[in-house]
Amino acid sequence: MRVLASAPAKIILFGEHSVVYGKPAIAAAIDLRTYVWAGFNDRGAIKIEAKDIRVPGLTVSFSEDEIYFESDYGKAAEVLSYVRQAIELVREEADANGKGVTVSITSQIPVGAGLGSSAAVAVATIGAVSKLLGLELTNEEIGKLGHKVELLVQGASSGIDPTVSAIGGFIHYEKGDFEHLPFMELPIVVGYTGSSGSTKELVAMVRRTYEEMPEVIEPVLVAMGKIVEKARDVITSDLDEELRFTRLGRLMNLNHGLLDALGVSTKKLSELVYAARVAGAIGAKITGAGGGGCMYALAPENQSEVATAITIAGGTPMITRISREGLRIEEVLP
Ligand SMILES: Nc1ncnc2c1ncn2[C@@H]1O[C@H](COP(=O)(O)OP(=O)(O)O)[C@@H](O)[C@H]1O
Ligand SMILES: C[C@@](O)(CCOP(=O)(O)O)CC(=O)O
Ligand SMILES: [Mg+2]
Repeated sequence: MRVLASAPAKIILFGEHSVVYGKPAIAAAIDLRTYVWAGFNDRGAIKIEAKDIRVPGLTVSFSEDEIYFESDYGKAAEVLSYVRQAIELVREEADANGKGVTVSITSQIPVGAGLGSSAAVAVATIGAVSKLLGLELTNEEIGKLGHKVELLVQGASSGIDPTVSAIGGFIHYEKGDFEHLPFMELPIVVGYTGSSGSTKELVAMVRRTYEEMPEVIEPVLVAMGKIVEKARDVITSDLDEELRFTRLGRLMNLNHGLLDALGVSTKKLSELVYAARVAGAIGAKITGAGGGGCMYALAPENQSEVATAITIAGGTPMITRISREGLRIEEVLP
């Protein structure tokens, strides 16, 4: 038997980092996906084929569909840890610890770019392997297991990424609870700096700053939480669209300033943010952990001008759509 599952990337519209401290956040699944095939092997082993993962410093080569890591084993093991933990967790849940499982991954999501590639690969792996092992899990339960995987690998995780990747759509999230927000088409442009940041390291860096001066950082996190609640009020209000976007844009700019204050922006990220604003975006901010990766801009009137400005500033623009669908079982072969 073989199973193919897929799970989407996400953007965090408001509240990254502060969400790790129990504050609320708003996120949406987007139309880039990670695909995972799962099947059995008779060696009792976990075998992972990560066909197109591109991680700086990791050299890989291919032969007859198999992947070999040419750099040190430690680096390869670290890169594949989300997938390995996901498989181990499902094998435990299914009481199938010695069962040989092979997964093969292809992904459209840039890695370490703030678009939740770690959550998508964990959720798609859990989806495919749980189906293979005959476990009946809801997408919500799979999101919770994805959160466990992120906690095991990163040491800290709010769970928002695996939740939105598993259930899809547009959500408000707080301490493990989520609520779907009314679906709206968002005229956004994502700008990719081309460099990556490790969520594990950025979350740890913010934690160190917090521990060094909690009396300074706590109010910043509280303000971020308040921005999210204001944004939710605006999204669910009956204000006309123009006013809603104007208010959301202002809240995005505030949120970006506070993320910058936490130290998770980079020169390139800030350049893309300012380039987008100058080209007419009504709001622009980092999305995800930062340290490289992506920003997004809200540009109802001028998406293509903003995309051009991002290109001129040295980034790669992506015009994405919100994905209503989360985890999907694509195919089951006998
Ligand atoms: N296609 C993939 N195959 C295997 N592992 C992946 C894949 N995509 C992402 N990952 C894992 O997720 C890590 C990146 O996660 P993270 O630092 O949270 O950044 P982000 O989630 O923003 O992309 C990678 O280093 C790797 O361990
Ligand atoms: C920084 C954080 O808020 C989001 C991280 O997202 P990403 O891995 O950069 O896509 C961490 C978390 O919520 O667990
Ligand atoms: Mg991640």
